[in-house]
Amino acid sequence: MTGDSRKTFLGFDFSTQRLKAIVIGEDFSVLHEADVEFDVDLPEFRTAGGVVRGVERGEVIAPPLLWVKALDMVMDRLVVAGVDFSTIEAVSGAGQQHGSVWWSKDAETKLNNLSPDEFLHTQLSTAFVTDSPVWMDSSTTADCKALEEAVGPEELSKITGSRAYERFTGPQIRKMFRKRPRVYQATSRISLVSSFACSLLVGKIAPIDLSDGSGMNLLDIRTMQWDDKCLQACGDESLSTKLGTPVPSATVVGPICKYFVGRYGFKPECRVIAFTGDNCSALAGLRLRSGWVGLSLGTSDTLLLGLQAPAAPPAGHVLVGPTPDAPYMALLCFANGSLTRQNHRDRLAGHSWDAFNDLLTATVRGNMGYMGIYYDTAEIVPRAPAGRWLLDGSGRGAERVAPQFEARALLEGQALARRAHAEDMGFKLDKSSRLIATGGASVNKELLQIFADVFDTPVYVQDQHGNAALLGAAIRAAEVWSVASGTTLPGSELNVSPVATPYPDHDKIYPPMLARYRQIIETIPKLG
Ligand SMILES: Nc1ncnc2c1ncn2[C@@H]1O[C@H](COP(=O)(O)OP(=O)(O)O)[C@@H](O)[C@H]1O
Ligand SMILES: O=C(CO)[C@@H](O)[C@H](O)COP(=O)(O)O
Repeated sequence: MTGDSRKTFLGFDFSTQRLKAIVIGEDFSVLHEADVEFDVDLPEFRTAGGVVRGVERGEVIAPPLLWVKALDMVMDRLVVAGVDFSTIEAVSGAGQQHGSVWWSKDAETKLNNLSPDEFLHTQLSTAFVTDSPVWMDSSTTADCKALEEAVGPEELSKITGSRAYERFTGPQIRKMFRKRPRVYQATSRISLVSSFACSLLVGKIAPIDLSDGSGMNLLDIRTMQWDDKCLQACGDESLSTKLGTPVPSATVVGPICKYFVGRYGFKPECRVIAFTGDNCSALAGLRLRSGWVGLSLGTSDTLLLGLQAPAAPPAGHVLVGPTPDAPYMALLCFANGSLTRQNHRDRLAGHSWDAFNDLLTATVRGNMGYMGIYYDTAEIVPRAPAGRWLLDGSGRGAERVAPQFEARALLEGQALARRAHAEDMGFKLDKSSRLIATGGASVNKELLQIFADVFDTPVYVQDQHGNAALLGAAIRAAEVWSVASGTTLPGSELNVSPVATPYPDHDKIYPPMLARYRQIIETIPKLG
């Protein structure tokens, strides 16, 4: 169908467990979708939940070739779905935040010369110097301490929008510099997962965008430049060259590279827009209004809020925003989200969410006093090692508890944690507030009901798509292309619908449990 006058836009989401792709029309309607689940579709990389646990305690990595191979695979699935790539005007994408990709010295040449006749992964098999540390990695506590000592904890938060966090790219780079200097020296450029993915599309090393770049503990979120003190604390004088110059998220990085033109039939002038972090992209896709809070239920559970000005939070993060209407954003991330729920679903109810939800409905709200904290992986907020704590109504450790009480203890405990730490970070919730849920677990109404009750706030989901990071990637492609090309697109309103409202008695049940959560959390071991 070459010569077709339709204009379409392609978005990708390189998230933790899978690569997703979506094609939308000028009115933002969804035309095609495809995805690749890393554990299932690419078993040769031996990932579990999209990642590999390293030998060192807390180390979590992913092989970048997994993501490269997944891109070829998802493109082939789009072909099968009937996508006409010649109608695509622009492409953008999202990536799991903080993860770093370490390019070899000849990577840029390889990217510049990708042949459409061979798979990407065969041509890029030697383009990476090491596996990629990802956001679940908690092995850099010593580097976080050193960075805070060098810059000052409050000053670091003022400059970069965050105190030092284990998964942030700056401390991860510092660890590489310190422990594997040969890898550091052999690296020509360091990308984030988002800018690495963008590089594959443009056939050159793409710049880091300012929004995802704020998740590194290296960027001054006011001047929008790398901060020299932070760079010095994490690497040597070559670090700023390795990182390149960061760009606004609404940047056209270049035309799509010859590989995609020759292999899939893209037009050579199809533009590639800077990729950004998945949560930044979700914020762009959710179009949060004043008082609305985004609740991303992907592998991690993440709370998101648009801000008009920067801030220096004592906990959580402030990032440069992904779109002009959200110049800054607040983010609070909990590592134990969907994968932890899924592990315990498997243990308590087999492999079915329906069976797990039957357990939830077999118990009452408040769970007869049973409360649980389940960290299958080291938690980010609060910073704590993996562990599990289940208490009965009198505060005693409970063992051999019926599965239905455990199921509710897990979910109520998670929702209480989200609320307590959101309050601590200054997220204001009042009668006009709404939680807008997105991501894999946002299809689960029983789970969203618990969030509605614990937050005393109705929960909505977006009508257009259940994955705002993915939709946001395609919409950003469309909107940036529209400005760059001077073409007006019809676009469309993005609507949300209510799925759960708090029960009238929620305020008798959950405020006392919130106070109990705060007491329990003081007693558990912390990292560092
Ligand atoms: N019905 C459901 N109830 C709860 N969680 C679900 C349900 N369906 C899928 N999920 C969860 O969604 C997660 C994947 O969400 P997704 O947003 O795709 O993650 P990511 O973007 O981090 O790869 C899975 O870990 C799965 O446990
Ligand atoms: O570390 C963070 C945010 O700071 C995570 O939210 C990652 O960005 C992974 O996202 P998901 O795959 O869970 O959506």
